[in-house]
Amino acid sequence: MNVYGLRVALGNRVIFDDISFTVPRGSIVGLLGPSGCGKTTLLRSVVGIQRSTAGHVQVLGHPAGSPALSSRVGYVTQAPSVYADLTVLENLRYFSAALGMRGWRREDAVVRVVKEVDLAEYADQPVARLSGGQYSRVSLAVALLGTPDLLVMDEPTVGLDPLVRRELWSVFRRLADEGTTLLVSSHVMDEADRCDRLLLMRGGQLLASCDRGELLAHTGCDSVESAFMRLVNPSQGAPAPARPPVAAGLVPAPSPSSVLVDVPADAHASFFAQESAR
Ligand SMILES: Nc1ncnc2c1ncn2[C@@H]1O[C@H](COP(=O)(O)OP(=O)(O)OP(=O)(O)O)[C@@H](O)[C@H]1O
Repeated sequence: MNVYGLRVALGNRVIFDDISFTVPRGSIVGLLGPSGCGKTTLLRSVVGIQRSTAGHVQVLGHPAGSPALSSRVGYVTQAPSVYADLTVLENLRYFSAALGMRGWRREDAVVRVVKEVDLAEYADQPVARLSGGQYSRVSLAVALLGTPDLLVMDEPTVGLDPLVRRELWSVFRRLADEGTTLLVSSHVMDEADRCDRLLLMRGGQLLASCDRGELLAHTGCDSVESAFMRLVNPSQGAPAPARPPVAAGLVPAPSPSSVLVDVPADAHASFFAQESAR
């Protein structure tokens, strides 16, 4: 997946401008940043439901939102998207029918996703009676019905206790190991440790798009949280970067100097060529 030069304005307010990054297939990419920085707007752009004023988003070789992507991209929104008065199975049967599934194919999909999110023992429970973590897993199961290649999740662990968060992350890891690409937003920095790659955002600006290890090496910090603070305010607290961005194989964006983005300078020219090679 490639995003190049993306700009979104809502009303007369620019939410972000000139955002570029790449998401490799089969990885877990964490989109991290404080509340209000633009994470949901960016995820909506990737899913193809957010109008942009400039730039491109290519997903699995197609422009974001293309009909060809309808069953290949799953989206778990922040707000609950399942019916509380229906059981887990009833919800899954309803949403699989909405996806156009019929007969044995539909039942197969329902049974598969119930297993994938470990909800078999709650299958006949009304969703309203489930815990927060189980509720989140029902939303995840709905998004998995179409066997998506890319799963986009907006703060799927918000409000959950640490044990339940850990369980959900093990489901995410299993999906990635099976080849699904996951783009997961969070404002909890410690969730960064569970991701293969990170997109760090603040105030509509992409501060970093790189591996966790690259981020720590570049900033000379021992946690993503302190690395984030270092990028936000380079003159405070943390030691000087361990090595310059160029030595780390990273191309710094022009401003501010702390930005760490690995989109090549000729990304625009090679944008479609790169995507078609994926
Ligand atoms: N329809 C709108 N019109 C104008 N501004 C908006 C609109 N919707 C969202 N915003 C603003 O856009 C900014 C980014 O919002 P967004 O929901 O993308 O942030 P976020 O990082 O996902 O936040 P959170 O973590 O709280 O969900 C916020 O400052 C928000 O107030």
